[in-house]
Amino acid sequence: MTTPYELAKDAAAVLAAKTGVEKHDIALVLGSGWLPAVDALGEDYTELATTDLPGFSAAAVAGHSGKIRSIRSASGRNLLVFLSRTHYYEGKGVEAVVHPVRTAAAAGCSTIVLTNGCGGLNPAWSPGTPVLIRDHINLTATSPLVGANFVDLTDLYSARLRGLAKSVDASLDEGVYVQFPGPHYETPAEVKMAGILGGDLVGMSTTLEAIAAREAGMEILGISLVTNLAAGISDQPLDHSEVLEAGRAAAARMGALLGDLVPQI
Ligand SMILES: O=P(O)(O)O[C@@H]1C[C@H](O)[C@@H](CO)O1
Ligand SMILES: Nc1nc2[nH]cnc2c(=O)[nH]1
Repeated sequence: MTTPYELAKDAAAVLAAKTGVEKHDIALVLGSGWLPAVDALGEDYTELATTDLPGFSAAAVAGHSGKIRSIRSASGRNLLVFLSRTHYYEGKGVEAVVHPVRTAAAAGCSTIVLTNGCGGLNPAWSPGTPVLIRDHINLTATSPLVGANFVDLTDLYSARLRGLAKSVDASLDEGVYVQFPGPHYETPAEVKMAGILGGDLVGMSTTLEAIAAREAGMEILGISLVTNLAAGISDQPLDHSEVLEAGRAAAARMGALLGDLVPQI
């Protein structure tokens, strides 16, 4: 029986063979609404289909491309960019959700940038506002870790990297990201509960990936793109097409943020 860690090593070996890059340095996961920003990361790249690598599945959510890019950045670093993620609500298991993270670690990445599209609880964060993740609340009731694997999660979202991000864009706010299992959006009462718990952002990804990244010893930066006001904060109904539209509208700003930030990591 292949363990998730062995499968990640296998995927990293195929990645190296297909890209000719023995060691990658920084991984990025582009969530809903972030895809249009990918070109800001560099034009010198090799692109693969996720299904070219062991353990990956095809994209199952609009706005996720099913592609992986190995980018040689202008500053000479090797970026491993997942233009797609597997969500816990797709029912493929938590191992599938964190496989890209474990593959990135096995490929040599010491840093990972996790991005997502989410709902905002703060009315001042209009759609298109990026928010740095200071901490998270995992409401999925699960973990990618099994057994007596007591991983510490203090400073999970690197204060150093958040400081770097703010040096690139001083207007960036921070917030606590709450992962719901999904795929349904929250009720207004659930959004209110998330706020009472200390949450500022509601989404359906990222926290499980961050836990796996910490287990692998990676330094983590999380950035949410507020694509909509969370349910009940405004009286507007929620729709994934609105999430993707907000991403398209924010593409230039998200591209500039990643393009300026990544070379400094
Ligand atoms: O991959 P992310 O978390 O950015 O995608 C969010 C959460 C759901 O997958 C989708 C709902 O609109 O957007
Ligand atoms: N859970 C959740 N995920 C989102 N992704 C984009 N918007 C939302 C939202 O309002 N809630």
